[in-house]
Amino acid sequence: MKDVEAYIKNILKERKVHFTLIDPDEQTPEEALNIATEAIEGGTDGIMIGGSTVDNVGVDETCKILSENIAVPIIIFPGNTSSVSKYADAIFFMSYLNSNNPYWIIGAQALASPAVKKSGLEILPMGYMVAEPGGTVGWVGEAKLVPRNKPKIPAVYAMASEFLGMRFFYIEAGSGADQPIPPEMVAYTKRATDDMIVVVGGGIRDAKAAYTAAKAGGDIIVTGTVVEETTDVKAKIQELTGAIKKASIE
Ligand SMILES: CC(C)=CCC/C(C)=C/CC/C(C)=C/CC/C(C)=C/COP(=O)(O)OP(=O)(O)O
Ligand SMILES: O=P(O)(O)OC[C@@H](O)CO
Ligand SMILES: [Mg+2]
Repeated sequence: MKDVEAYIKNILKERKVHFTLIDPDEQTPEEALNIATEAIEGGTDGIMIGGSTVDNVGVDETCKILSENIAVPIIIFPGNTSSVSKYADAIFFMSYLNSNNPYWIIGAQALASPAVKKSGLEILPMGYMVAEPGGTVGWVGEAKLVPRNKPKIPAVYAMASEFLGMRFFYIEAGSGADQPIPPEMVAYTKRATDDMIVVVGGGIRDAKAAYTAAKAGGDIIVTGTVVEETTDVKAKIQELTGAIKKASIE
């Protein structure tokens, strides 16, 4: 799909967005296609491909089979420089703002840039911030995790990101987190920025959590682990997208 950013903004005129994250480490490309197909039937708006310990062959093969079979955007959620595939539509080109290691803030991005350019992927420039508990991505990214009771910290980083020209800001609790991002944190971030598309993910498993994140001001709600844990992907995604739609219209 061309112009994924316009696709997202167009949906946001009416309602909040749901993306399904597929971790290529967890299943074969064929299984990933089955999950994506059911998630789309359940109302998801796009498929994110990525993982914190991911291998590039898995990313590429998964993006390829999806690109041949699905109509919603495929967006790379990169775990490192190797997570680039010409078969995806776009990449969250993200800077890990609260990492203690400059590699994750700007080093990986610089090293990946030639391959990203060659791939032709649409760039979605993003500030990425990880709050407690943080999970694997907190550990891998050497993060100074945002305390859960300090909602103003991501808000000011989001403001700075907007001033630097980023158009997306992801507040992450860590994949599989036992608690999602607190709603106050989402609300402060949304209110602190003008046009930033606020993405919320990590530990969102049910309608209540999805509703809370959207209602608090999240523009894109991401769920990943929950599709790995359920046998009925379509029903689970319907539960989540239904809650997000409800939060959007109220
Ligand atoms: C822009 C480019 C090419 C690279 C940027 C690279 C950066 C900054 C990466 C951030 C650090 C990182 C490891 C992010 C991974 C985020 C992610 C895909 C999380 C979900 O991963 P899972 O694999 O589901 O987590 P678990 O392993 O805990 O299940
Ligand atoms: O796997 P879950 O907990 O849904 O988290 C999704 C995403 O925020 C991880 O980067
Ligand atoms: Mg995972």
